[in-house]
Amino acid sequence: MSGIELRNLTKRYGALTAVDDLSFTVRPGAVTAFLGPNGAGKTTTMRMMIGHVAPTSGSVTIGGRRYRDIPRPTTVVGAVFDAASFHPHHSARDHLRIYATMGGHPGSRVEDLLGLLGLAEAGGRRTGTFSTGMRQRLNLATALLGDPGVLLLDEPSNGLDPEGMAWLRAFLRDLAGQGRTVLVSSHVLSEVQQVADDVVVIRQGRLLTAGPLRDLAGTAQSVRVSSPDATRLARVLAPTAHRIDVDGPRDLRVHGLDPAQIADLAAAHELRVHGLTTHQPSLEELFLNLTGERTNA
Ligand SMILES: Nc1ncnc2c1ncn2[C@@H]1O[C@H](COP(=O)(O)OP(=O)(O)OP(=O)(O)O)[C@@H](O)[C@H]1O
Repeated sequence: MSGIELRNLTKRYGALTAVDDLSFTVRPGAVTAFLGPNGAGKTTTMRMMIGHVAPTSGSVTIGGRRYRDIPRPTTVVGAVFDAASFHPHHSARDHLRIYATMGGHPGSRVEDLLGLLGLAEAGGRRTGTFSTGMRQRLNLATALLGDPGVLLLDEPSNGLDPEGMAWLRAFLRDLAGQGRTVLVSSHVLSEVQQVADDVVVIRQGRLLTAGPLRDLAGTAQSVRVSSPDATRLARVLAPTAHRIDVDGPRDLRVHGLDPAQIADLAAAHELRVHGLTTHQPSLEELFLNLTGERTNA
């Protein structure tokens, strides 16, 4: 199965840099959450993956090939974007048949996918009468017509109720379990944290972090230190800590050292410590901090 590779991918619209020198890979057999606040550049990046938007510079390849060099692209990549529209007078079945013909996919896929996506009964109904959840399922069915190994979903949970979200998560897990590459964008971590193996976080078009979700959680730990000698202690800890935030005249937050290291350094310099507490932020806090949506967690 194919992965996705971005190398120094950049997109400028006049003075605005929507995607700024992005490099990361998305691996097969996993669900990767593509995260960032509104306007971070997620949609633009995903549209570059499927040739809808031309990069200003850099490249993005799928299984080592640019989208335009893939002979029958719908057999390799399926994409679901929010704005997908259906002809309101066509039935779901008509819609899928048209797309199957255009992509050169066997007609039998249509019934298979209607069944797989829970649309068998609604297959004959006009799409104009569909709920948001049904439209999302039909979008997914369309993307899967060519049985692609790579699936891109842009904010697929928009408009889904909790039941629809749970169904979608299970469906995505299944696709990744079959070895497919699944990239799903969202501006809310909590929507995808239950399903994601890996995360890629961007802001203002730039990469903030990429890697396994559990690593992201692990690196975020900090220790709150309460000390009447806080200022001097901060000086002592500074050379070995990753970062020290001053929370108050007697309170520090230390990143990159564990409580024992802090206590030992304090003792070695005869500085008093009245409290040491490990703080493990929730993933949501972490994400909001990373993306700059909130600064005091
Ligand atoms: N065709 C375009 N012309 C000019 N600017 C654009 C165009 N497309 C996107 N942009 C700008 O590029 C930036 C990134 O937009 P993009 O839609 O990729 O972000 P996003 O992360 O998908 O956001 P959202 O979650 O709101 O969809 C935004 O500032 C947007 O206004």
